Amino acid sequence: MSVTVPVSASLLYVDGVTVSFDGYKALRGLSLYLAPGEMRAIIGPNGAGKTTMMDVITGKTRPDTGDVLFGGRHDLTQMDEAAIANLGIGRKFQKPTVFESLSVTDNLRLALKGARSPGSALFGARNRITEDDIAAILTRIRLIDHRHRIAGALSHGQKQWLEIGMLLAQDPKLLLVDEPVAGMTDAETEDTAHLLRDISQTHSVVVVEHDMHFIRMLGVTVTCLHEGAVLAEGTIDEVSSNERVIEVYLGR
Ligand SMILES: Nc1ncnc2c1ncn2[C@@H]1O[C@H](COP(=O)(O)OP(=O)(O)OP(=O)(O)O)[C@@H](O)[C@H]1O
Repeated sequence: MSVTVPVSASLLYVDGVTVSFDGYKALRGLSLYLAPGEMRAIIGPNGAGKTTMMDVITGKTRPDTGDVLFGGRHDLTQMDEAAIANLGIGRKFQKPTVFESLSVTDNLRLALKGARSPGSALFGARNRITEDDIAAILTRIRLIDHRHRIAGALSHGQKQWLEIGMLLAQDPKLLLVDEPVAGMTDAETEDTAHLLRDISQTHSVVVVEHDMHFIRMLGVTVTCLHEGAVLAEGTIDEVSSNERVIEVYLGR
């Protein structure tokens, strides 16, 4: 289980969060503390509350009780989705939603539009998107050789990377990534683990996934949710050998 961590030491501080839908408690005192620069993997059975947790962080769902703070001072429970996105919390949903009829590069260009803010960590104070900015992201997401292709012609895995690139183009401080490797080939899954590890050098990341092989490749702290709260937290070896985790999740 988590130990209480001071707000000031957390980029994301989720403490004692409860969410009810028509009397059903989807989250029951969920606490999760993400350090600045950390990548965290979230696992857990269907209905454990993973999506609801992401919805609370992004302002889509308001908790009944509990604290959700970003950067030690922004109270996310009092902000709407747009304001939270503006703070630098970006979310990627499970299904890719790229613009299929546009080229890979034009998809990135669209995402970059309006993403420039003075003092942006990714681009400095420059306010013009350069070809170098786009090339750097294309290289990072492994699509530099596919930049002229129509996005609709990419493989499922490549579309997921493009969408991660579109998120990166907005230069969020924290990326929330929901089941990125669902439906990917083994090779794509491995590349995605490398990609997220690379991204975690410069951004904080929360990734929800069921694929334990992928989680192992990430090599980060794993939090297992169950019935709306943290069941176990630790290294992949600690969590996957936890008897309760085996009982409710891995052993099914
Ligand atoms: N809008 C809603 N109205 C009613 N019940 C909901 C709502 N959203 C989620 N729930 C319920 O809350 C519980 C937690 O759901 P949640 O989607 O957060 O779980 P999850 O861990 O993301 O599961 P999965 O792995 O299947 O995506 C489930 O029992 C779900 O049916």
